[in-house]
Order: sequence, then C-alpha cells, then structure tokens
Amino acid sequence: MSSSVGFVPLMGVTGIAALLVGKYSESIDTATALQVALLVATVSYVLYCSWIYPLYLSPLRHIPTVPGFPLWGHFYTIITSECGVPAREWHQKYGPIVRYFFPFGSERLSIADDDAIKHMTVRNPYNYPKPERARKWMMPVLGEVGVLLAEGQAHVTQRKALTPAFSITSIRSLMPIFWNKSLHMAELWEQEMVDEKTESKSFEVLEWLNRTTLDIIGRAGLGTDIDSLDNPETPLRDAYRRCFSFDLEARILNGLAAFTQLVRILPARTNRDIVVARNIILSRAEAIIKEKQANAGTVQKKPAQKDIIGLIVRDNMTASKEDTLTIETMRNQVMTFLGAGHDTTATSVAWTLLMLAKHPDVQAKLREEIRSQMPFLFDPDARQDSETIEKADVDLLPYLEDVCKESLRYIPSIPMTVRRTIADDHLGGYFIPAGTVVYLMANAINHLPMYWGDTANKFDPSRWKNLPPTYTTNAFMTFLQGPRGCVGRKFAEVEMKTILCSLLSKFHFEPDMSVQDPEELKMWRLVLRPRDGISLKVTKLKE
Ligand code: HEM
Repeated sequence: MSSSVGFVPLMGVTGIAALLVGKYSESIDTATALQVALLVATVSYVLYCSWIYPLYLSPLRHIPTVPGFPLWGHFYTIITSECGVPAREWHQKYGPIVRYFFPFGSERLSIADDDAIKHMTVRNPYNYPKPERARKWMMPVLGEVGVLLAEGQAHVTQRKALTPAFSITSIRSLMPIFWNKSLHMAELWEQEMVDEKTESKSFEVLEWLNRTTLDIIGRAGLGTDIDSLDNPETPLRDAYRRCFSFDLEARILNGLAAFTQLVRILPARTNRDIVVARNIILSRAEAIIKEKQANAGTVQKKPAQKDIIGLIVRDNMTASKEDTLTIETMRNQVMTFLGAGHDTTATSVAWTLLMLAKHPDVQAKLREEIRSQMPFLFDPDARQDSETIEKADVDLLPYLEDVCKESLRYIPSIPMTVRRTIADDHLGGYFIPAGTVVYLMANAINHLPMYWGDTANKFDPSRWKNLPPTYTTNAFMTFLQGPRGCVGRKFAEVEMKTILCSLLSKFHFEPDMSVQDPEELKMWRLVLRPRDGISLKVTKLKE
C-alpha cells in the first residue's frame, strides 16, 4: 500500500478547479491556470506519496523502517546487490520485521520473525497470495491454472490431488529413474574424457545438470523421455532456454509486462521466443496428458510404471466431483512440474558441487561415506547392475543429508517469495492492512545469526549435527513451509542425493582457476544462478 489518494481523481479535481479559476478570474487565463494547477498537483502528489504518507500517515509507519528517503527508496541497493543480501543486514540492524521502500514511497515488508512466518505460511496462507504482477510474469512458463499459480479453494483441491503422488513412498519408487539418468550423465562425461584422451577436464556443470534434471522430471514426473542428455538441442530444452533467456531486452520486456501485458504485442524477439517456447511446452504437455488418459487403465494394472502425472490422472478418474481436475488444469500441472522441477534442482546440485570443490575436506568425507554405504558405485561392473541399483537408498547416508541441507541453506535456489495480503491481518504484533506487499527472503532468513549463530554465513555441513537452541524450522526457508511450500521437496532432495552419489563415486571436483569464482557472480533469474554457469575441473578417480 503506498497511498490512499489516487493520481487520476486528484488530477481530475485539480483540472476542474483550474477551469473554474480560468473562467471566473480576470487575471489568469484557462491555459495558464491548467498548467500551474497540474504542476502543483503533480509535485504535491509525489511529495504526498513519497514523504507525507509513508512517514506520517501509513498504518505501516510503526514498523521498524530502513533509513532512506522514500522517493527513491532502497531500489538501487536492491538491484545492485545479490537478491536477499540487503535484507540480511536490515534484519540484523532493525529487527525481524522491517519496512523498506521501492520508488515513490511504495512500501515493502521483509518478514523474518518466526511466529510471523508461521502465520503467513501455515496459519493463514490463503490471505497471502502471489501478487498479480508476479503471477503474470510466471504464467507463460508455468501455465495459468497449475498448482503454483492457483489460489484459494482451487489451490486446496489441486494440492489434495497432488499429495499422494509426491509422498515418500511414491518418490522412493522413482529412485531407479533418478539413478539411471544420473549414472548416464557420469558415463557421458567419462566418454568425453576417453575421446579426448584425458583424465581431467573442465565441465560447465550447470548446463549438464539442467539436461539431467529435465530428463529426470520427464521420465519420473511425466513418464516421457525427453532425452536432452543425448540430444541437447531437443525442442523442449530449447524452449526452456528461450523462456529463461535474460539478456537486456528480455529483462526490460519481462519487467514491463508485469505492469502491462500490452508490451507483449510488440514485435520483439523476446516476445516471439516466448510464444514459440510456450507452444512447444503446451503441446508437449497436452500430448502427455492424452497419452496418460489413454493408458490410465494399464497404469493401474502395472504399478511399477508409476510416474507422478500418471498417478494424478489415475486418481482423478475416481475422484469426487468437486475434487476432479479438468484437462486444462492437468496440462498446466505438467507445465508446472517441468518449469518448477528441473532448473531449481539443477542449480542446487551445481552450487553443491562448487561448495564441494571449494571444501575438499567435505568432499573427501562425503566420498568415503558413499564408498562405505554404496561400494557398488565404485565397481565398474556392479555400477550398472539394475538389481543392486534398485536396492540403493540414498536416504541412508547421514553426511550426504547434512551436505545437501547445508548447501540448500547456504545458497537457496529460490532466494525469495513475494506475497500481497487480501484482508487486514497482524504479523508480529503489527497491523498489516489489505494490499500490503510482503517478502519472505530465503537468502536472508537462511543466513541470520539470530537463528543460526555466528557461523551463519559459513558453509559448514557439521552444523546440522549441532544446531543452536535458537534454530527453528522456519529458519530454513529454501522450500518455504506450509500448504504453499514446495510439494516437490522430497523429489528434489532424493534427486540431488542420487546425482551427487553418481558423480562423486566417479570424479573428483576442483575449482576451475581459469574463471571468476561463480559465487561472486550470483544473479536472480527466477532462480539464484551463477552469471556464467559453474565451470569445475573434473578428474576421473583411479579405479
Ligand atoms: C532444490 C529444488 C527446489 C527448490 C529449492 C524448490 C523451491 C520451491 C519454493 C520456494 C516454492 C514456493 C514458491 C512460492 O510459492 O513462491 C516451491 C513450490 C513448488 N515446487 Fe518446488 N523447489 C524445488 C524442486 C521442485 C521439484 C523437483 C518439483 C516437482 C517435481 C517442484 C514443484 C513445485 C511445485 C508444484 C510448487 C508449487 C506448490 C504450491 O504452490 O502448492 N519443486 N518450490
């Protein structure tokens, strides 16, 4: 909420007043009266919105506020810093709930208070939907009515339909697919080394991981082979590359599209790319759903062929009328899984590999755990044995669990979530009027000493064995919490662990000294990714 006075009505009233002055005054003509009145009204309006209202009238004025003039606010600091990092500092200085400004006195809140987070995410989540602008931005890639963008009762119904397919039992049954694709990626790396007659090579690992996770979500999530590992130029992969292109033109147009969809009719390359990409993703999604519906009976008879969307389609056939999902919703669900389910995990694994490369002691300890629990991975013959792989359970490795959690805490691939209140509410004892824009910054909360102690900014997997008394589950915001938290969390965790086991049992990782440290080049592109990818020196382990 920035102000309760609208600019257009103010101009209207001012214009009428100027017309009256022009008509009845003998010393001022109408044109001059109009010019003076509009100038005075504009300056007054800007002053009101950017100074009087936020500082003296706003119901949010009692909330600790980051110092700065509301006219330009903290926008420059925000756009020139890593996403979430300014909020880390603000929360440490001014408290767990802070107010700051976007330009023209536009108020924003950042919430890190334990009880307020619980209230937003668990007790009253449907009062905190995604703002319309954020929804519009994500729609082309994620579909309009899938679970990520659905709100209120529609979301409750969809989430209920999805929950069984994402249960731990269901994800466990998908483990062989995770192994198959991850081991295949390791094989392709090995083959490249053999072809180049080398034992050591630099790989841009993020690009490879993106292909692996796309293939995994294709087979495990949607029961379809995307094969981007073997065919990097496959149209679906290309579609995602187009959607997530963030060159200058794309950034400007996508930013403007959040305010008005009219920019989407401009004959720009970004707009053409989005249309082409959306059509590719949509038609693939539609084909998958139709195939699932045709096969629904067969899937029921053969539970071993489970995939997430297959289970959803099957359950949908016997769901009660009010719980039934339409074809369009299911098609959007496919788009959502493809969009939400591959780049996030790929980026998280890539950051983890970078952390392991920078912390050789952690890498060595983790490899030893994998060797002791899964010796078959270090034996070239047994590595391919499907029966052994079927039994391998990555959840039984405690240090692997700690390394993954720590990496997900240290660099959350979704660094922030934005919400806008529908109705008046209270957070942390403060009155929050309807229409307030509220941020939950995972990349700030995950690093706050008030929860994690003095080592909050250090990558240290051992912290998970010895958490400070100040720790709470809400201090780890990487997957959000509550009914709007990540439904794919278990999927992502098992997938990450499987990929790490497959790679660490075959290769040693070191930083690539010929490139700038990717950690210094983090950029928010829906996910928190390294500007130039993550290049690592990969060396084959001695057999
Ligand atoms: C490390 C990997 C992942 C991270 C860090 C992550 C993080 C998140 C976060 C923060 C949200 C909440 C977004 C918001 O409402 O603003 C979310 C939602 C969601 N995620 Fe994930 N995610 C990951 C992997 C996955 C995977 C693998 C899938 C699917 C297979 C998935 C499917 C979804 C879906 C469907 C939602 C929407 C849930 C809802 O609104 O009810 N995610 N994820």
